[in-house]
Amino acid sequence: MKWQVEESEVSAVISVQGLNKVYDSGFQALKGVDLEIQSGEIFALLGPNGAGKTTLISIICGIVNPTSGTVLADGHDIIKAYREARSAIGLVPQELATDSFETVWATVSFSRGLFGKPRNDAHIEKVLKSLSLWDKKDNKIMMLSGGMKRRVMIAKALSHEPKILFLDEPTAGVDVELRREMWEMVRQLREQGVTIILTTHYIEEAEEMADRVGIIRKGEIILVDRKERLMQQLGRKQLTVHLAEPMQILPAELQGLSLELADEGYSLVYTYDANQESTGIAELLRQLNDVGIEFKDLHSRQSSLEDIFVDLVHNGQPSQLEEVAG
Ligand SMILES: Nc1ncnc2c1ncn2[C@@H]1O[C@H](COP(=O)(O)OP(=O)(O)OP(=O)(O)O)[C@@H](O)[C@H]1O
Repeated sequence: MKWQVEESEVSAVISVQGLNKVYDSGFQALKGVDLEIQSGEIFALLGPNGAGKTTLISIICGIVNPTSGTVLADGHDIIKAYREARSAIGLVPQELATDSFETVWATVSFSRGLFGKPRNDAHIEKVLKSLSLWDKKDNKIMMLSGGMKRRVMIAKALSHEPKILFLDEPTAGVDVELRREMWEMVRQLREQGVTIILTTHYIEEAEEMADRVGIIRKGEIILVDRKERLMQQLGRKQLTVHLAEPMQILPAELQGLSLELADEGYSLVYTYDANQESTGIAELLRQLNDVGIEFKDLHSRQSSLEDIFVDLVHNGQPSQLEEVAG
């Protein structure tokens, strides 16, 4: 039905299909990537170094040519309708341009002009204020702190009122305080209706911010899912049993269980699948009792996105993952 087609067109603000990239060196950096980014979401693209994150972003933003495949940004083909597609996108690249003698105001206004947009001082003022740069508007960029330079890069990317903002490693090498500040800024942008795609290898960043997570490995998207669902479906739980007396080795009776000694023998860590009907905890506690092991406390924790990511990237096979993600 037609209205359904239109609805999906409206909700996918970026649509990538069958995207391949072979660099001149012959290296294939992207292998048949399919990806849809929904309007208004924060999407985190996670992957180890060299996985193809920057290549993917650069193609969508028109900086690198694809070898084959199609990309629509805000409904515009990035090659056939380059200008329209590009003007829907703001890009904050990995590298900071730090050597500018220009003022903050001049740099950000100039960026807007590059997209052929008419001058709009009120918009530039709004952007600078929302990024807490207003009182620095007459300062030269080279005189600003690293954190402020990063904000200037974001202001430049927002100068032409894009619907979509790409942040390539937005918090690489920044301190914890500044990272939190950046996250807050990104959330505010989303509230203003901007769709945000960020690449990161800080899992914490994706865990904190993303609505959906895509995992890329060796040029292939191996998984895309809602963050909560991913954590729920692929997550395992760990139960830590704090022992009354330390233990040197596991008694023979307990060796068949997925148990590990930790904390210099003061803790037993039991790993289980939270989705299984039977977790095995009751059985574990019964066995501890039978063997005469006393414990002081029990404590359980859900595996983090980091545990899941490490598992997927280093051990996971796409076929298994599809099954799990099903
Ligand atoms: N111009 C190029 N010519 C040849 N190979 C390239 C070129 N640019 C990137 N590559 C290779 O393509 C692969 C993907 O690189 P890309 O920069 O997209 O990865 P990434 O996931 O962004 O990595 P990082 O997290 O380190 O930024 C890497 O193996 C890289 O060496």
